[in-house]
Amino acid sequence: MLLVALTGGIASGKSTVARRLQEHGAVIVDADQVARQVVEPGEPALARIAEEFGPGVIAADGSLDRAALGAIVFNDPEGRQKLNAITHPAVLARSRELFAAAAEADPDAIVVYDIPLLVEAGRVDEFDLRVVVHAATETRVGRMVELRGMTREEALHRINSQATDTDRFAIADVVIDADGTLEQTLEQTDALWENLRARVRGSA
Ligand SMILES: CC(C)(COP(=O)(O)OP(=O)(O)OC[C@H]1O[C@@H](n2cnc3c(N)ncnc32)[C@H](O)[C@@H]1O)[C@@H](O)C(=O)NCCC(=O)NCCS
Ligand SMILES: Nc1ncnc2c1ncn2[C@@H]1O[C@H](COP(=O)(O)OP(=O)(O)OP(=O)(O)O)[C@@H](O)[C@H]1O
Repeated sequence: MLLVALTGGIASGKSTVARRLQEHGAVIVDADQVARQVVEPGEPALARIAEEFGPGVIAADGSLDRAALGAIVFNDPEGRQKLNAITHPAVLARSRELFAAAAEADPDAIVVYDIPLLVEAGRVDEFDLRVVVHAATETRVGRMVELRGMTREEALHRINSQATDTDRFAIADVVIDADGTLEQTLEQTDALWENLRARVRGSA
């Protein structure tokens, strides 16, 4: 198995790159999806979140009220740190199970871990390759406002809740520039796929 971390700030274009790699044959593990699974009703992380943030973050049906929790943590670094301390170990443990399952199903699998918070979660050494998807702050704000219905202020709060571009460049083996056209992003992604295939062949 080749284990590749794919990171980048919010709305940089990670999932667009991941989808293209999946079309080529990569197995995708999506940390945002895993993060949703580990806070489902009955999961220990949800009980700890309720303890830490109070009943206001739990909806009437017992599920996590994501908007309520988001309104707290994207405006409060201390609250965010507390949330990360609860969710990150659970996300990590579940993700490792998914990596192991992919390796068992196909020892030559190219597994791409789509993880926005790679730098923040401090797990950079675990991967064979680290790919950073980069787009300028203004581009990302524009995408969040136009495509996701956020206000400019909400978008900037999310961006400022994350590692900086400098932090991400410092751990990058490969950078994809996703500030241009979609086609340009996909061309770079296709070249990345050839690079990954060559690495798998090289180690065979
Ligand atoms: C705060 C929550 C409830 C907000 O939910 P919401 O549905 O609005 O957003 P969603 O989960 O779809 O995340 C969207 C994007 O927000 C950013 N983001 C999410 N959590 C965080 C965080 N703790 N710190 C900084 N950015 C974050 C990421 O770029 C992510 O792709 C939710 O994001 C959450 O539970 N976060 C903690 C788990 C986590 O760290 N997830 C990130 C993947 S490891
Ligand atoms: N050059 C480009 N490269 C990538 N995406 C682009 C580009 N131009 C426009 N887009 C659009 O920007 C959006 C990027 O969203 P995407 O879900 O890929 O980002 P993300 O980094 O995974 O976000 P999140 O951290 O919220 O999961 C998509 O709607 C995509 O179509």
